[in-house]
Amino acid sequence: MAHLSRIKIAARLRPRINGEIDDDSVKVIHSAGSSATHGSFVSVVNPRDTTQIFKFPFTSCYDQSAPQDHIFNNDVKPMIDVVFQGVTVTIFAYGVTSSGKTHTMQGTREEPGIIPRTLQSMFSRASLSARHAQLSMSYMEIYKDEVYDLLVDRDNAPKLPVRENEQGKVFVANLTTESITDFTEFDAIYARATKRRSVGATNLNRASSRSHAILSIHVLVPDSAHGKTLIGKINLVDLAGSENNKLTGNDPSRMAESAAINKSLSVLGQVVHALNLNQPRIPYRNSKLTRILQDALGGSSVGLLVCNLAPGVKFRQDTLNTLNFAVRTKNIENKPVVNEQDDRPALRPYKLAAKVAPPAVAGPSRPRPSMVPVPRAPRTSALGSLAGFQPFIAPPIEPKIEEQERLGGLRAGLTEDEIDARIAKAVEREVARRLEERERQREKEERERLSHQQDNQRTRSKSPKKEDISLPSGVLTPMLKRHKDLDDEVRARLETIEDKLHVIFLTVFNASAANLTGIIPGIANPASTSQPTCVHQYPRKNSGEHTLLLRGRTLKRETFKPLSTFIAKQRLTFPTTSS
Ligand SMILES: Nc1ncnc2c1ncn2[C@@H]1O[C@H](COP(=O)(O)OP(=O)(O)OP(=O)(O)O)[C@@H](O)[C@H]1O
Repeated sequence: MAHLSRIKIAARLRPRINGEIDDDSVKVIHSAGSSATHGSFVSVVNPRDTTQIFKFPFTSCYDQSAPQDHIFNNDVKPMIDVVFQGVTVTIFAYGVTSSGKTHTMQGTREEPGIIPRTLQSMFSRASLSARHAQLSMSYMEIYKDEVYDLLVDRDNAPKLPVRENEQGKVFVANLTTESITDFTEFDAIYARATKRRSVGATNLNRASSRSHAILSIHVLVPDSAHGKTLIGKINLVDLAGSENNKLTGNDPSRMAESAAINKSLSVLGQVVHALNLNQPRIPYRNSKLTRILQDALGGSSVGLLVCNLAPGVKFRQDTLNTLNFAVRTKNIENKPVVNEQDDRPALRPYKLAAKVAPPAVAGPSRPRPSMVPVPRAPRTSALGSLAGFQPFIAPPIEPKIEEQERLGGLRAGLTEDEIDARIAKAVEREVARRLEERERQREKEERERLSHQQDNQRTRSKSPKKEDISLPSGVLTPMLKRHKDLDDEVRARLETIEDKLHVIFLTVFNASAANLTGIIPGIANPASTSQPTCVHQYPRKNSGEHTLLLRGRTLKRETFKPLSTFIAKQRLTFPTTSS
């Protein structure tokens, strides 16, 4: 079973900038003997009661003096090991505008942030490894809920669609991926791409990011000893700042951007909330941001959320919002998996049909399949514990029959018994699948039939009232006759029953079927060649009436009009059979 991994939270309080007034409303406290990663917490003075303090303990808390390398070494570096084991890691910076997200992720030339340090570390790891890991990158931004490729010129950048593959993994279609061989190459591409990112000045931050930026570094680590390649990925996400329009002084066009930013962040909050409550429906689809980050939120990746905080009473409410979001996020549980691709050569299709219907005369030996390498589907397996990361590789999932055929058949090196067992299993599964499919189809047809029937009844009950409540006297079913005030729906139902059974109830005075046959010309359906027969007759108490149940293939209520008219006119009186 996959191990659960909670999203790790790091809080970072930035120093004062541009003559901001500092006060004690937000502080990072390291209790005696504690470090950033142990026993520290963020304290915020309660805005409603300044004698109270809210405490927010997180895995890591960094104060204003914390250098960039401190954060990287404590929280990010251990995750790079995980990426090289074939796991997806997502690190995202969250916080209000100007709280230091870009500084933390990107940093400056003098103080490089998480992104450049991660790349340097990955390249040095790749070059040290004898396994020749290959790195590549993609970089996108989400601006006003549309996705753009930052690796192509903005003029040519179309809006990219977000799709889902057969395994339910969400991806951005047509996003460029460039291979990168060293840090210098990465840095040149990244610098060019970052210039394309949508930024604009607000009162709080002259270079405010107006979009969410997601940089993904993919790594392929061949493992020839086991005939596979591990597929790792790290997503480095610099979210746009959650905005307080009173503080940012946005003009109308900025307000529209701001609304889109706030909406996607609010959906992010809703997703986190729904995950916390274990709700059956998580609103990932309500914004592109959450859709793309789906795997990092309750999915199969490992996550780190860096909460950036701005100091001072001016930002206190935003700080509390950010910290409350972090508290909810830290309860989210992911189930990390190892992504890998099987590189072992597969075989040409083994004649499955021959196995399903074995040859009449079994020969002493069967033909050995020839070895022809074909591409294999990537697979995932459950991740073991993250601490001391020992991935557990689940046994390969057996492909379906069609898949086996597509992949080129059964694997080399299997004994005949193993091949037999696999074929038997595959056939068994296929039969079960078809039975299930048939059952589903049957249920579907039944549902359609019922709904069709209900529609019919609704239509009938809505159709204008037939003049004939006044159906010719004696041709109404006993119920209809007894209850003249029957509502349309019951009437319609009775008529449906009559139609279906090819029967009609005929009420006559003082007469039975035997008396009527041959005496009343209309007993035979005048419009039909088939004679209706009387299948039952019910003498009615103390009334002299008989109700006859007539049955005939082409029986129609209208065709009895002449008969009923005849009866009505003649006021016939016959002896009843019972008398
Ligand atoms: N830890 C830090 N040390 C020194 N300066 C910092 C630190 N954090 C942030 N700053 C400075 O604060 C300012 C705002 O930071 P930054 O641009 O990173 O904020 P942001 O959260 O990314 O804002 P936005 O959401 O508007 O993009 C910048 O001038 C940055 O250099």
